[in-house]
Amino acid sequence: MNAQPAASLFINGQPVEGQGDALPVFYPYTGQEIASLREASGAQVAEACKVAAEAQVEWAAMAPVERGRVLSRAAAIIRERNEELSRLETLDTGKPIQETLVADWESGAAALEYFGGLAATVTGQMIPLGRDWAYTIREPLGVCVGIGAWNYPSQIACWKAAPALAMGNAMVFKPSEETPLGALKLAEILIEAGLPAGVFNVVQGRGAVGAALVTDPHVAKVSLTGSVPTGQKVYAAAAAGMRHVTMELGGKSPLIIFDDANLDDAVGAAILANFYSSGQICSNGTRVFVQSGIRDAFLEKLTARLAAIRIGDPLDPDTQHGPIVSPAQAARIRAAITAGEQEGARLVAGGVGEGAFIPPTVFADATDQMTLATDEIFGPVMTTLAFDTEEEVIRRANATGFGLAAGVFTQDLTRAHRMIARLEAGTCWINAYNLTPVEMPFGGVKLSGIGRENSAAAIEHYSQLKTVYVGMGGVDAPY
Ligand SMILES: NC(=O)C1=CN([C@@H]2O[C@H](COP(=O)(O)OP(=O)(O)OC[C@H]3O[C@@H](n4cnc5c(N)ncnc54)[C@H](O)[C@@H]3O)[C@@H](O)[C@H]2O)C=CC1
Repeated sequence: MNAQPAASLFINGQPVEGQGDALPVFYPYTGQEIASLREASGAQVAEACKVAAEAQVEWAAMAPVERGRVLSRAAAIIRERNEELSRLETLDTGKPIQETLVADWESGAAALEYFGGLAATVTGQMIPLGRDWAYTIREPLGVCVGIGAWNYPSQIACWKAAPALAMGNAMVFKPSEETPLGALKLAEILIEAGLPAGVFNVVQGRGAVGAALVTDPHVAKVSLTGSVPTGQKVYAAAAAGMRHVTMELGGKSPLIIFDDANLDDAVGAAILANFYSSGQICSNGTRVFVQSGIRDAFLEKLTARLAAIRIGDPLDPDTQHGPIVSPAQAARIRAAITAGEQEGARLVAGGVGEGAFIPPTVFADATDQMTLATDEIFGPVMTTLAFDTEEEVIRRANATGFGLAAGVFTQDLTRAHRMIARLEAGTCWINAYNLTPVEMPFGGVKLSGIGRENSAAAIEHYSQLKTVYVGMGGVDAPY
């Protein structure tokens, strides 16, 4: 298997070889090296930001409808090539092809399509002031840096590029060092769709390359998808230059299931909330609060459904559960499972697995204080917690520093809305979980982040207002 790209980086409309350290890419299923990349050197990071700053001027001067057309064309190209792109995504991430065909590039195409359409609708305000008046112009920020996590590499690249480019910004994107391939394809596709050279650039590298991007003098904004500790470092570094930030960080989200819920739907949602993409999803509902009366029935239905899951070769269209992205991440997840057992939680399904695979794992009889219930694991590990009353479960659900997402399952819709109003989470679902259509704002509160991706809300995070006061008469100076 070979997924070697033309070159490691993409700068000024061209593939460019990196001049930094070696960056091998491994197929998580076999451990085989499928591409040998190189990181960007410091000089290449600076070059990418400079090129972006120059290209941004021309791009911002284009009519928004023309910019939108480029993004729409890119969306169409992605959809035409979805099969080939999804295969590459599976090689890069190890996620089952049945997932990547529908959830990765397709979601990226939806973002390009959505923001392509929105570009021309963004207008300012006219503010009457009597004789005088004022108006506002929504202007691009300039050069935006995007830094991605490894779980949805191509989707993350598109979710950041689409609103940034729609508003007339340029972008330098650094994918995760674990999954560097998809962003290079996006760069090629955007050029093919008519994007001027230099408006979207890709540099590769580990954390130090990301850190160099954040403080480059050309950079006006940083959008990061990653863990809370990285977010804290990036936010602090961005603050020195008063740069804008969007932070899409981790979570330990509650999924609350009341005893009047449709149990089959609730079990299905708990599965989607914990095991899709082998559990490597930031918004996962990993603390599943189940009302005491239905706890046994819930666990029985859940374990029966998990017993039927097909685990294996991610390129096999029948496979439903693939490997973990890297041996290091698998080791971290295994340590969390072992700690859970040592702390006294009851393992009712799964376990540490073997090699690259960790099966869907479920713990019962856990307490809120166990690390299983406090720490983000970012793997296929569900912790179920029993509760009795609404008041109690709200308090326990909110007793975390995270605030990315939350879900409520109940047939009592008054209760559902009452609960949601009090849950400290940026993205909530009622009788659903983990659905993130582009039309809907997505993001977290508390430690889980700042700003929102997707929807019209993202426009504000990739632009700034200029206010213009227009004097229509004489100037009355006091002396
Ligand atoms: N809220 C959201 O939308 C999502 C959040 N995540 C979160 O991402 C995490 C998993 O992804 P990882 O790749 O392990 O996260 P990570 O925080 O280790 O790395 C994220 C990115 O930041 C870069 N980076 C690391 N140190 C840096 C520094 N000092 N300056 C600039 N860039 C730096 C990395 O190279 C990588 O590209 C989880 O916590 C997960 O919850 C993942 C997907 C979506």
